[in-house]
Amino acid sequence: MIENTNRPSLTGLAETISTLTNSIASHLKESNHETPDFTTSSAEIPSNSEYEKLRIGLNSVALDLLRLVNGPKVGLRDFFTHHYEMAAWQVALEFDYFNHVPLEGSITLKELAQKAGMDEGRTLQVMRFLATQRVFKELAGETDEEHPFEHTATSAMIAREPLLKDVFLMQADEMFRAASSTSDSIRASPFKITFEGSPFALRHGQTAYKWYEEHPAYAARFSRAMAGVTQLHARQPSSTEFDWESLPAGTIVDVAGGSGYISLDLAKKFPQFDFIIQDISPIMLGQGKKLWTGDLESRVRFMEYNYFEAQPIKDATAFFTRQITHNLTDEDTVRFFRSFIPGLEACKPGTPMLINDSVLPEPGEGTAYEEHGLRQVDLAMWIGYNSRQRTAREFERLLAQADSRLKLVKVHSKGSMGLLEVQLSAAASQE
Ligand SMILES: C[S@@+](CC[C@H](N)C(=O)[O-])C[C@H]1O[C@@H](n2cnc3c(N)ncnc32)[C@H](O)[C@@H]1O
Repeated sequence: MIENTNRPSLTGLAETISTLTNSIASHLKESNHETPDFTTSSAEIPSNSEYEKLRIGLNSVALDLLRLVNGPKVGLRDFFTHHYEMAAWQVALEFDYFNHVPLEGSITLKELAQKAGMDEGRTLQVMRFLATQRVFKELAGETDEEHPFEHTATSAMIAREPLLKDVFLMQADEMFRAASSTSDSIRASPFKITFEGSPFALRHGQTAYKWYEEHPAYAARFSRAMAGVTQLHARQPSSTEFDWESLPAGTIVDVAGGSGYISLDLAKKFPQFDFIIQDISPIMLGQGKKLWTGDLESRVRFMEYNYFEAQPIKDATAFFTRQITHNLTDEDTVRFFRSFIPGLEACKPGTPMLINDSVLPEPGEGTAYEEHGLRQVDLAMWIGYNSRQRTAREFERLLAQADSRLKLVKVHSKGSMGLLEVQLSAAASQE
């Protein structure tokens, strides 16, 4: 049990760290899983709930121990250089260092700088900084100028999984720039929260969606980044946390599904379903057409649709929407939920509307480490869209505001990819 106290003892924390580390080592051994290391051939960490629980526990305690040992001055001095660190990452990703360094062997500084199309001095600054995070490793050179570098587990992962580069560069590029306008956006509108007034809109001169529409290369990267994010999660909750087999065969409508890559995963697992991918962006839908090929092509329809308008599909087996509400202000979330009503009214009673989005814990429900991770995304939603993440109770309130017949019938899971099941009840409640 991890105690949440303001006066933990250093040795108590160290003992918990030791116990949890031993449990992790036993878990790896019992499941025949190799112990991770920093080399390019390192095993990935296991993706199962037991390991996840131990990992989260260890992080909570180990971070607290370091906070106490470092003290606030050292801790904050370190923290307030993070934007410079992000700048180093921006360069490494933008200039493609991860793919220029070969997965086998090494590359000299000169070759790397040449391939990146920039000077050796700044390339070395970036590489040496990243090496302190165990991202790339500098080897002993034959001359003082050679500076050979090789991959580590982290840098090799980015080279091997191209979508991850898109995930990280989107953060280090347009979102990093947007984040620097946060206080300015409050000064511009201290009390009224609108999508148009987000830090992103202020920094880039347009709301995120308009900006992506006008910058197709960035829109394509955004779409790939959304697909890449799923590779960072140990679980694929949309397919495992809801009993899809319980639904009758038919059509799943993925509202604002982007390229429809989540539905694609479902389509491969559940041949009884066809899919309609709705999205306002022809670019996102266009990306999807490249993904749904072969046998899958006949099971999908791509539809341009604005989710503030009445849902046109009247014979769905289920409506599904993922990573949308956390992009919307409260007011727009209510409008979004209301748009489902004509669809739900026309479909068979009990047709589920599945909201696959972050569902925050109630205060004190999880560890500070877990909540920190969720709150990081909460801030990202603010910066990008002037939006926020919500608890199940907050979702319930907005559903009721949209239509008193919209009932949250089950919280299938909470956390970064929570899953809420909503149905339209037969009559408005008398409460
Ligand atoms: C964060 S992405 C989520 C995409 C996908 N559901 C996922 O989980 O990755 C938001 C999507 O909403 C789409 N979108 C934005 N405004 C919309 C609107 N008014 N109507 C329909 N789709 C919209 C965007 O084009 C984008 O594909």
